[in-house]
Amino acid sequence: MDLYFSCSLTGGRRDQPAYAALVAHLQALGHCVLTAHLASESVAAADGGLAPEAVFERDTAWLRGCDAVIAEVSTPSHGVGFEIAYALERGKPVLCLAREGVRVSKMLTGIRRSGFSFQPYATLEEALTRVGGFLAEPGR
Ligand SMILES: O=c1[nH]c(=O)n([C@H]2C[C@H](O)[C@@H](COP(=O)(O)O)O2)cc1CO
Repeated sequence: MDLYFSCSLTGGRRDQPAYAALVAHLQALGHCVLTAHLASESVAAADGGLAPEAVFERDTAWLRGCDAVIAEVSTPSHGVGFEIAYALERGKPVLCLAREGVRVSKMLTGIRRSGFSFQPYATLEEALTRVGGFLAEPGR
């Protein structure tokens, strides 16, 4: 599948190790992660130094073309919130993952739409298992 992985950049990089593990797992399963660069350890590599307009046009085109979105939402991010809404309005399946115990906006935890799933995880292994379940039935 062509997957859009969404995670915080400007919002903060505290959860970067989890982003890297998730992207590596998706790629090991044989999926194409359109936004794999976002998991890079260096913010410069993740951001790529593009102009804002170029980022917006590229990322919205990827969101329109992808098969599903996987968002790590433990660190609040304007961009991630926007991407989730943009994908949902276009009928894309969306999985939101968050570390257990972090506070997440009710604008995410309150979504009740088919194809949308919000799932807390206690360990990285649990997050990877949840990804597997989502990808087995992305439209559920
Ligand atoms: O340089 C960028 N490249 C890029 O692709 N994004 C997208 C992808 C991420 O899923 C999301 C992160 O948003 P934010 O920067 O507000 O945390 O926005 C965001 C930026 C910087 O805002």
